[in-house]
Amino acid sequence: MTAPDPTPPTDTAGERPALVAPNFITEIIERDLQSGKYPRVVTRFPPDPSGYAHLGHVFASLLDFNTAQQYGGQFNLRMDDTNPELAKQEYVDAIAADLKWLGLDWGEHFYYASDYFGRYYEYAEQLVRQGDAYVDSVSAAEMSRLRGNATTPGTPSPYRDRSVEENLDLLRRMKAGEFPDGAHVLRAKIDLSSPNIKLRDPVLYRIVNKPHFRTGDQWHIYPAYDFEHPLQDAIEGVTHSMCSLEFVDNRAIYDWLMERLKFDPRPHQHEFGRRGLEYTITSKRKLRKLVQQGVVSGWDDPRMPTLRAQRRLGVTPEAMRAFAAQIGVSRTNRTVDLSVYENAVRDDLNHRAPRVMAVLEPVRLTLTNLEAGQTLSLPYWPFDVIRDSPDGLVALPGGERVTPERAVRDVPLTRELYIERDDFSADPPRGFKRLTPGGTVRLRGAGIIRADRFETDEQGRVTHIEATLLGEDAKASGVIHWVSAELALPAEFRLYDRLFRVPNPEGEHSTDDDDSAGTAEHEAEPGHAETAPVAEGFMRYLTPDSRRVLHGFVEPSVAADPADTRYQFERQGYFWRDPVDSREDALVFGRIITLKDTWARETQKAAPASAVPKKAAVRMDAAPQPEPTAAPALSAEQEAEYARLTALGVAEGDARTLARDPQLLAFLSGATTGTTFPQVASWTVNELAAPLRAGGVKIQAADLAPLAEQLAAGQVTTRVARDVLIRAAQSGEAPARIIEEEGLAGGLSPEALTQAIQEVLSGNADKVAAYRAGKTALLGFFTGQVMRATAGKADPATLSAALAAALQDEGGPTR
Ligand SMILES: NC(=O)CC[C@H](N)C(=O)O
Repeated sequence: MTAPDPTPPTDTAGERPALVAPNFITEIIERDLQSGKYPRVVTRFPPDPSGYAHLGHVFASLLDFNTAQQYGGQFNLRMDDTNPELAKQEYVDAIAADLKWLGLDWGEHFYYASDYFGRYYEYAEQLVRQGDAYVDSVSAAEMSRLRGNATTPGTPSPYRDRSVEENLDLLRRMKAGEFPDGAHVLRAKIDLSSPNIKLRDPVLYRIVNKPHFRTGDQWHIYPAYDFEHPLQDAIEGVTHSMCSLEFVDNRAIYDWLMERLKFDPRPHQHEFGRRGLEYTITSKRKLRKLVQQGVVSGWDDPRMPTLRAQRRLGVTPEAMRAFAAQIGVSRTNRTVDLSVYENAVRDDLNHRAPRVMAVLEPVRLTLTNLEAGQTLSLPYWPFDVIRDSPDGLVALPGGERVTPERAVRDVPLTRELYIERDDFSADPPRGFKRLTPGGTVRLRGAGIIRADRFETDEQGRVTHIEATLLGEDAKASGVIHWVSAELALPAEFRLYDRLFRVPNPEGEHSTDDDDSAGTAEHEAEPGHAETAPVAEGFMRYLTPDSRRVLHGFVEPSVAADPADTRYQFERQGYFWRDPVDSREDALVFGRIITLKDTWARETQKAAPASAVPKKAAVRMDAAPQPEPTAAPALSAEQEAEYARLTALGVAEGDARTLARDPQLLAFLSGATTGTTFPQVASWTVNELAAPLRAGGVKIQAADLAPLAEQLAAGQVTTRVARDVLIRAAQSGEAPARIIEEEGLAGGLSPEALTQAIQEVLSGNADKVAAYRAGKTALLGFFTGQVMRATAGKADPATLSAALAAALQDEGGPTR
């Protein structure tokens, strides 16, 4: 759909997919490999080509793919196209393209269930000859009645004892197309009184007189999932067939078939817990309803949970994979907080998206004392991204990595500007930090202005502001973004919100016809398509205005950038050009994601003051970390854990994450309780969660108390503490020892800082001159240099104050 993504700056390991954290399936695999049960691992991902791949498929497909990778095995992609009424080439192509985009690689191992229709049929005749299958001719309703229920055993159909000859004859005539749909079925003869109802003579073949998109009119009978799936696993040489929990009872049929047909070696089915995502539906039938009723513009509407849509929205495959890597594999179903997904998207974009300015709801502002226009050179990247860059370089739009001082763009400052309507208030509420009549504000990168006059229309709406650009000695508490009214580019901005306003829009029984990792039977089975009506309850939970369209302006620098550049529009969020609708002469930018979790803010605002958690631990991430959203209820056991943790001072969000995660809890259980506990808990949730899941943490929680103490006492900076923590976790060395051996403690003395600053400034006299002549964008460069000279030991706030003072020394920049 778009040009390839630039390599993410943080991805130093290249394109290698993240390995799967140890889980019960990898345990089984390791046992099987050790015992020599299989020479190598073969997995498969078998989507139905009856719709588009969606977020529910991400977890399952990466589990199959990464597991095969991890054990040097083979991964097959299989189109489970047994239902002629639903399967379509269009879906095959879309699913394959989207999974390839996600990073899956199946080499030449791309299969269709329909490739093996002939072989399945041979096996069906074999079962009939063995007396293991029979043709039944009762109606569907009668069959279901005869099957009994949990308390009543099944009753044999009057046709159960047909002779092998009669069965073979009927089966061949079913195949030849002699009967109408539903006249007969082929059933396995297993056990009508089994407590597992699936074993009560499951259907193997149905008559469906419909052409298939690949085999045309060749077939009049189509295999049921329970027949086709195990056989194809065996034919493809699959060893570990992973599927979600709702197939647990189908395993008995799987095993029965393997045994009756004597496959050796044979595949085994292993079920894992499904991973639903809050605020998201993945039932294809429900998604189709949204498309059909025009609630969304199509399968690729950026609000949809399909991969198409998320690609169009601007999410990268790296973000998608990072998200999947954070979700553990277990035997039970679980719903994942939407914030896990959203934060993966934000974390990925933070280092990928250069910062530029766009005004979404413009109001005109005149700088009355600006005679001639100027061109400012403003940095693309904020200080923290530069600081955290692994190679000291940062990206230009388009991906080229350059030194921070080269990562700048020209921004015209002219007499006529646009600012955001919301950034001016004629009647400001208390604490309003933006522009007010007679008040001052800093225009990002341009200087401080004072509003002198404003005009309104008849409705009292502000239409124009007149302002004066002040000298650098002026004071302002807020910073706002702006664009040149004369030179900015007009653009449409689309602001998306969650499609659903409740965490579980499908209600209690969401798994009934959901298909996030497997497919519910009525959709997958031929002859059963679309028969069940879609319960429309979920439509009640649609967010009103989940898409808002605004018309404003973006700074002109973007015109020169590749069309697939993702930006952070300062103070507005992450955006990129809508790949479908944006034109060079009619720009359309869609918001990929907000800067912060705005929903969490709303929930917090609504909470009484006493319920707002105090920050119990220092957050190490430079980017603001949202608190988790109004998350789904915890179980009673988790509630108790949550209460215990918060009583120990753990931040609410951390406690919630911990309460739900036995692995993190197990690690933290070794920590010393006391003042350092909240910090250790925060590290566990933030820095150590991923390595813990990957089994790569070599220290105990108890080893971390001294480090937390040093951090609390200001002896190390948060950055040093984090680095030491991560290194200690990898090597098993005590954090205190690393600090001592490398002289990282004691932070940085004021003298050492001054000296470092002086060295950087005298080594870059030309840039100092340029800065003082007004090229203030160089501040980021100097900051980065001093940070590097002090090995990151300088406290950012102290550094920035000291640096500003030093640069100011000979009369600050003039403007
Ligand atoms: N066993 C499974 O994983 C289920 C495969 C089936 N084709 C589905 O998409 O639901």
